[in-house]
Amino acid sequence: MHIHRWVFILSLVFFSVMVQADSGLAGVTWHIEAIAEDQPFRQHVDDPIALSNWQVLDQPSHVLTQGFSASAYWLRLSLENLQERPLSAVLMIEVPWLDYIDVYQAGYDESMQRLAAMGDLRPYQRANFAFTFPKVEVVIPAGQSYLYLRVESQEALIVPIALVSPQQHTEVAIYQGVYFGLLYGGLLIISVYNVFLFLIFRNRDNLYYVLFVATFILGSASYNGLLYHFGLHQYPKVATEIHPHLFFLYQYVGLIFISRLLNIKNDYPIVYKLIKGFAGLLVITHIVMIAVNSAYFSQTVSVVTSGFYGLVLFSTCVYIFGKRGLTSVLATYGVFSSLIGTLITTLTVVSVVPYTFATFRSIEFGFVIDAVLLSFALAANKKYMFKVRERMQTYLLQQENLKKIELEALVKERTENLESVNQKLTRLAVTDELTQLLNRSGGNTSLQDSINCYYRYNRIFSIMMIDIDFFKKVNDSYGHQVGDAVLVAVAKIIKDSVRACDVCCRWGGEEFLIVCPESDMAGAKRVASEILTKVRESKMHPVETITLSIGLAEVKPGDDINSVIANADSQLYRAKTEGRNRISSVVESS
Ligand SMILES: Nc1nc2c(ncn2[C@@H]2O[C@H](COP(=O)(O)OP(=O)(O)OP(=O)(O)O)[C@@H](O)[C@H]2O)c(=O)[nH]1
Repeated sequence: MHIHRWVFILSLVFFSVMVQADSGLAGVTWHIEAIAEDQPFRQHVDDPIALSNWQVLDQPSHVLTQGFSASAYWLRLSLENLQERPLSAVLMIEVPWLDYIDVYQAGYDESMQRLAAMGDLRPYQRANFAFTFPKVEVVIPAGQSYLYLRVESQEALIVPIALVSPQQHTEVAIYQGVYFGLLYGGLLIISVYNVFLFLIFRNRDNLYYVLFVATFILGSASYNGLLYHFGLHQYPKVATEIHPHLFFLYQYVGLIFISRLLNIKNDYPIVYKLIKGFAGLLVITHIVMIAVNSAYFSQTVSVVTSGFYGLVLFSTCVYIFGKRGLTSVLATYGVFSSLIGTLITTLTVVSVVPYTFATFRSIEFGFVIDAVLLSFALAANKKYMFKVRERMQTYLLQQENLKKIELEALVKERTENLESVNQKLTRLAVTDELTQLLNRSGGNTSLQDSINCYYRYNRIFSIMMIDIDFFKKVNDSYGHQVGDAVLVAVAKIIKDSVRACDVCCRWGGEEFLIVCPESDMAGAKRVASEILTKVRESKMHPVETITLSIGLAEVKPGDDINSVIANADSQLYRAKTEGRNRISSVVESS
């Protein structure tokens, strides 16, 4: 993967700088031979030789590591100049934070000559810094000689010593420049890039990223003595005491940034609660640290919390690993590298891991890798969010389509229902409720159709007007219910007697109108007579006999709906007046 390749190349550059920086002084062998503990705050001890507690080291070394210590320490450097002439050299202490460093050279007569009084709690002019490291020029006599160093610091008492030629010293300065240039330059470029991204996309995560990197740069600049060098050299105490606060600031911002990046608040509420709980603990620890106001306590606490901070972030990332696509994967790798870096540096500072340029600078390597990976994670997050939004949109669109289809089905169903109701209503509007024959309005429509067909296609038709005789008596004698039953029975006989194409309607009361298409008077008469007989012979208990009077009419030219009915009506009247129970038509009557 591209990211890994770049991280690897970057690490190689750092590593080569490191190897160059550690090369020694040709012709001189030297080591820390012995150490002696001393009381702190005694700035004028001139005679280390008089100290009784010298402790000769089993393992000759170039680094003294005592962790956090309230004591001051003396170091005896044994030097052997194999050349026959004195050599000019530069002695460097490769950490910038030691408070007081006094360097003495022992003469042949055991007299002590003080070469330097350095350290970052000394006034800046006297601190004797060169490119962030305290240094002193030394002339190393031929043969065996001794240098004595007295070091004291509220920060980690780690004293990596380098003895180089003046020319090598210049090279170290260049390497150091390259190292810091790469470190801060790289981080600055990523930050500026993210500021641009913020300006374009307005995603505040980019700003939090910049803040995150900025707090690291600030912490690291303070840790590397750059703050003291370039900003706070008038205030050495502030420059020294600000480290732990910057450590805390870096942790606060880191927690916020990672929470936002992985959307922990919304997606993992329980993890968010835990992170909030840890942040609360951090704040309390920070307040306690300020209240205790002890440099040793502050240094220890800030280092310990940064370890926990790394663990909390790392376990969070492991929990979310893979759940947010590439973002969570990159974040996990990034946080892991930072955690490992911090761990190695912390262990180096507290003297568990041997001091080398690499172990000492691990925190910076780790963070650079972290920063690069997190920057990629941000980009991946943008892509991830875009994908999520796209998926959401597709889902919503599908839902919308589904709803549309459902709605269409519903509308179809409702329309069909409505149509069937309408049909029912239409049928009801033209149907007689009691007999289920057409009602008068339906009969009128049918009759009008027949008139139209007659004039258009010359299709003749006849009509019968049927009336039940003495129906009032039925009602009066047996009640309306029986009357209704008689009406229904008569209607049924009529319906059963006529052709399917004949139209039967209840014209009103006990009167029925039958339209017989394609039938002349004779045809109609046959049907009428069948109805007449059937009704008369039917048993309509409790009514003895029911008879009908029927008037017939056949359409003739010039007729309209009213005249045809009037003709049938007058024949019905005639049938009634002639004695009922008969059929009457224009031509003849029976
Ligand atoms: N049971 C019942 N009776 C009805 C209905 N519609 C009309 N009638 C009755 O039918 C009777 C019609 O009486 P009239 O007009 O005197 O006719 P009629 O008794 O048949 O005498 P003629 O027609 O002269 O033979 C009235 O008593 C109405 O109340 C109905 O839907 N049900």
